[in-house]
Amino acid sequence: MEELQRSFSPPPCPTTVTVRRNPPRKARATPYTTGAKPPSTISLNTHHVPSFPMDEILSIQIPQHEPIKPLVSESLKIFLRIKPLKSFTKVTTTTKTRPRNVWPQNPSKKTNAKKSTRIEEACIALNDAYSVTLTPPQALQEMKRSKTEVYEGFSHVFAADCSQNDVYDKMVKPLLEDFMKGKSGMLAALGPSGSGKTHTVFGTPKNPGIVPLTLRQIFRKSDETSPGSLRTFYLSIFEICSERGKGEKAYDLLGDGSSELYVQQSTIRGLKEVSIQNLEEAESLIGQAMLKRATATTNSNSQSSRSQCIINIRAACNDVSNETKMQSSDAMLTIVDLAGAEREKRTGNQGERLVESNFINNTSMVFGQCLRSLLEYQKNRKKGLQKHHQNSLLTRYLRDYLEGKKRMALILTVKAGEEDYLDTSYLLKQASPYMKIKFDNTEEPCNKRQLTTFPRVEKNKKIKLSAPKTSQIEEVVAGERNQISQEVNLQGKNANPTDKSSPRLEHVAMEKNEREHIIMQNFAKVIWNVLKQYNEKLKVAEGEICSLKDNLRSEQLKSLELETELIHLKSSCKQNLAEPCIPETEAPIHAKEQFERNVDGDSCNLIEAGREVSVEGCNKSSGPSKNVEDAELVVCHTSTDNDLEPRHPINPEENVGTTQVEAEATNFPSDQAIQNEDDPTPSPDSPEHVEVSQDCINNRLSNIQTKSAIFRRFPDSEKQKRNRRLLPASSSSLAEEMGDLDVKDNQIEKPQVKISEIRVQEKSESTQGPEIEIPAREAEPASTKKQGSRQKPRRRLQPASSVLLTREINTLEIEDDVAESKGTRGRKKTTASQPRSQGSVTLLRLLTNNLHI
Ligand SMILES: Nc1ncnc2c1ncn2[C@@H]1O[C@H](COP(=O)(O)OP(=O)(O)OP(=O)(O)O)[C@@H](O)[C@H]1O
Repeated sequence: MEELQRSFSPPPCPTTVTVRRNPPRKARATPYTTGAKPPSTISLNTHHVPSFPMDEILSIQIPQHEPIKPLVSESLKIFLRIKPLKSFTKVTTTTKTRPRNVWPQNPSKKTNAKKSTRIEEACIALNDAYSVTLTPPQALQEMKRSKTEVYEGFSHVFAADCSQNDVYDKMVKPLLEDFMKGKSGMLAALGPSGSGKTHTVFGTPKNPGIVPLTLRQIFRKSDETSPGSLRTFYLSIFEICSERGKGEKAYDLLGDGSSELYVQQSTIRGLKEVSIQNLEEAESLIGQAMLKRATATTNSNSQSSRSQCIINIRAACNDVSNETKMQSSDAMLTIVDLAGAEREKRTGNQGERLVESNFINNTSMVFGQCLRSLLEYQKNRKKGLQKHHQNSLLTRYLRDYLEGKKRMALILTVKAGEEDYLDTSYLLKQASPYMKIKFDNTEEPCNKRQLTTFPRVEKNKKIKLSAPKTSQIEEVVAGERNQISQEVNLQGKNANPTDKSSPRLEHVAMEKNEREHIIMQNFAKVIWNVLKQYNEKLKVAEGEICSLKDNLRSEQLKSLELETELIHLKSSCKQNLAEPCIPETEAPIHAKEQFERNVDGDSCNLIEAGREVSVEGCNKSSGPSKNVEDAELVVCHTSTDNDLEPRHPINPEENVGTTQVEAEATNFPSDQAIQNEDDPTPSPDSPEHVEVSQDCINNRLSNIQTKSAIFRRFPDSEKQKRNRRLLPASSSSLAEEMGDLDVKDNQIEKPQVKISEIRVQEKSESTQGPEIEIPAREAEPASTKKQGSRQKPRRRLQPASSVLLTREINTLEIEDDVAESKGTRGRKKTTASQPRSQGSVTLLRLLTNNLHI
């Protein structure tokens, strides 16, 4: 035992205790870094955690998407075209000296004129297809103001003798191929005035420029592709010029009538887009636009362009049934012919031309600023791209290109003469750095922004894809498939369908894939949105279900409570009904009902009804009781069988009230209470008192039937004994309340009835006072009572005035009796509360004696 105790006893306390404050903290090594084993507690629980389903995840078949194409960064393509030098015809004349006496000869033979053609000295020399050397004029070299410079890195330099077709092949063709694949692109011509921009872009009927050649190529290609032509092309041409130097305005060069366009930020609205079916249509439209374009004669150019001209060729699918598809396949080729920068000294512009010149120079400057800022941005992206494009309508319109988002190419046109050195030098210095501008060639075919900013033909309203019909999407997909199969079949005529190496077939397959991918993507987005909506609805429904469940629970609880209450009531009723019942005690209810029926009747009827109630309700009760018990006890207003008239005036309210009081008073009298009947001062703690004060209060107003049923509990003999009821104070107050309640219920009664109510109240107040002896004259002899118990009680009607008078007298008598019998016993409240004058008392007595009531 001792050993056992020793083993459980704590170790002895050490003599010194060291408390270490702020123990040194060490970084806890993570289990991953240390490779330490996890604690054994964790390892014990791990068998509950399912293992990570790595195999399942790996076994999931991920749909094979098209491999993401690597980003191809391309440099901005800049081409240089040198305008042929001017050829001068020099006329030299040789004059011979003749003797004065010589007859004048033929004037034509007088002078020997010699015509010689002189070629202007060139400042620019072509090194190779990609570089040029710019040599300043002799005068400038001598002044050492400038030196020879080499500009290289061009995508191609077109010599002066190159043809328009060369330009098209080298510069436009690659762009057009991309355009036909659905990629947008832009081409702009830059250069000083008279350098050949318009010549390059539009050309002449003999030497068509880029636009006509492109259109030719387009229609030739579309003819080759299919007779049904897969795409439709639209042409729109507009120009931007200044309005007297105040602002920029856009004019539709293909529009009818008023061709001014509404410009809003980068959007140009109202631009007419003409569908072009063939080359002839296209060429005629181009000719129409050229005629409308603003031109003027300057020193530099006899037909100088005074505006920036923009030509848009849009390709759209022919079998487009909805906007979704159109967006995915539209492409825009934009060709811009800028007005050439002008030097005032050279052009000699004045007035309106000078204003135009300023606008042109300004636009050229902004254009250059945009490209420079793009270059700087690409060098250092932290700087951010400056918003120079906002300074000009043209640059706003071409924003996507000038921000490097879409492919574009520039062609610089220069004049090669010595006198054009400064202009050429300025342009080359400015534009050669642009060659370093890069752009990612990953542009999706024609995004939304492009569609909103670019002109378009009036189309159907956009179809919302928030709730699409599956059938529509299926139609689209089916249409796509048909189109592609048709295309493939057509290609199959020229190429072997099994030969997958055919570039055209590859292209078609790629297009098919792309379209299907986009369609499925949109479809998936739509389904996702629908699912989201359903999910939200489901959540709302769940919330409603929860609230309904709660309500149901609370209702069930309430019903349970009600059921228990009902059971309780039933049990109490059973207890009460177990005792003998008196059928005649239905009288109170009957009286009440009758009273209510007669509320609208005259007062006499009411009084009669009340008396009837009194008689019927109490005909079984015992004879009159005249014993004075206690001042606090209330006298029950019961009448004997022989009472032909009430012992005191009765009005319906009083009657009902007293009957109710009686009913309640007889509600729960226990045997003990009956036994203690002789005891005038019942203990407030007695069971009767408790029962009456609690149950009566709880049930006093609930059901009058219950009261009447309880009233039946007592046989006639008992009731006769109980003609004077001893009630505790609570019961008497309850009786008052009942009386009040009845008064309230019958507030619509006539004034006469109200007066009687007041009387009843006064009466009830008086009954609360000391014990009152019922007047002797109301009491009938016992023999009469017995006789009357067998006879049917007679009803006697009295006028209301007499009733009131009688009551007054009764009151007086009661008061007098009380005063006589009790003397100064105290506790009397009636006399104290309602003192009467000596005169009134005498008057009442006289009346009593004379009237013999
Ligand atoms: N490569 C070229 N071959 C032959 N003629 C040319 C060539 N380039 C320009 N020209 C001629 O030079 C003249 C001026 O050309 P163009 O109008 O195209 O210049 P521009 O740059 O458009 O001038 P502006 O900016 O003032 O409109 C025209 O008559 C045109 O025929």
